[in-house]
Amino acid sequence: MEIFDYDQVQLLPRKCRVDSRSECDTHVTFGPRRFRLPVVPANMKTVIDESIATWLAQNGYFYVMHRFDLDTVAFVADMQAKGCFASISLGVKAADRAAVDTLAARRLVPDYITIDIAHGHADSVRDMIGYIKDKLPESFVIAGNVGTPEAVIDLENWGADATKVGIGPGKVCITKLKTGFGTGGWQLSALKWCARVATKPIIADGGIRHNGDVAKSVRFGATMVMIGSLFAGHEESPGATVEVDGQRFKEYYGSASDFNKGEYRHVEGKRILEPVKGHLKDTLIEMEQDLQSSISYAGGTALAHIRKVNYVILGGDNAGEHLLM
Ligand SMILES: NC(=O)C1=CN([C@@H]2O[C@H](COP(=O)(O)OP(=O)(O)OC[C@H]3O[C@@H](n4cnc5c(N)ncnc54)[C@H](OP(=O)(O)O)[C@@H]3O)[C@@H](O)[C@H]2O)C=CC1
Ligand SMILES: Nc1nc2c(ncn2[C@@H]2O[C@H](COP(=O)(O)O)[C@@H](O)[C@H]2O)c(=O)[nH]1
Repeated sequence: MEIFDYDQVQLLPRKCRVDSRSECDTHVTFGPRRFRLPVVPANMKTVIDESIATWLAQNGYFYVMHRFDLDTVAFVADMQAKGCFASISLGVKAADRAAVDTLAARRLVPDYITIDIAHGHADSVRDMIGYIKDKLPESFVIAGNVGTPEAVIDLENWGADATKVGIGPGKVCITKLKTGFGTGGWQLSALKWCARVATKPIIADGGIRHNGDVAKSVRFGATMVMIGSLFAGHEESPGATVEVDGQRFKEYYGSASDFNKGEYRHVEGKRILEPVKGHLKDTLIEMEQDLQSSISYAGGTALAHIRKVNYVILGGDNAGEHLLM
């Protein structure tokens, strides 16, 4: 099996088919809706809040609200009252099942529900998928996180409509160091491995450091790409602002960090400072433009054309050219 990560892969261009990159379409259909980009800010407290969720929904982008210190039922009611789609996260505990009960009783049907726990290949996730499918059958259920083909197959068989792949590649993740497990350092090839068996969409989650990594994720099988650090550190980001030597930063911390948990127990995340980098809308526009360029280099006009390009792996034992014959 080939092992590689984002920085070891380069995609190979094909003859251009457009006169302008504006002809390249970055839209993606994910579940019941179509979005401007195959990119979603991570469901983390320092990345998204209700105001960002509303802006994303109103401007044609996918979002997943986080599930920490939040009244999820009120969030769904608020979003739907504003005419926006509702996309929430849940865990697998009694309180999460109670939220499903309340949503069902009040006929508040989220468009998307992401079951998001650290080790998503678990009976608790199987049971939660079943619980949601029973009480809120119209919701599109995303389940994770996982990092192997067996896990993707199980989650799909248990009823998940999409899976989220990535154990430990995140910028504020310390799972690899604390446990010795995960896809940190080889997330892109783990994605490729999982996508080979997937029959439903995959969200590639974590490890994106440059806009070009979005195209690489699509090439290796992602329908959607979840990003934390590149979206943290905007003027609108919910993390606290910290000034160091006259430069402004926003805090970005892991959902399994003591900063998020409020206690030092089973900590698998850390806190860092991201330099403040302007407004979220400008980052999204630049991502769209860069992805339009990626599509043009793929010799295509739509995201699907990126899936067909050849690639090279730079350096190391797996180095070589990979041609689609
Ligand atoms: N993508 C990634 O690499 C990782 C992401 N995270 C993120 O951190 C957040 C918190 O995650 P999490 O701690 O799972 O959420 P919760 O604290 O809600 O825990 C969910 C449930 O899963 C159990 N659990 C958690 N980890 C394991 C494990 N390794 N083995 C068996 N059971 C487990 C917990 O029990 P108990 O705590 O008693 O074990 C609890 O019952 C999530 O948003 C998650 O996505 C966290 C770590 C890695
Ligand atoms: N191992 C951990 N992973 C975490 C934690 N909090 C979030 N995450 C994951 O990271 C990605 C974002 O990655 P990035 O490279 O884009 O910054 C996020 O979507 C989660 O899957 C954590 O505490 N520990």
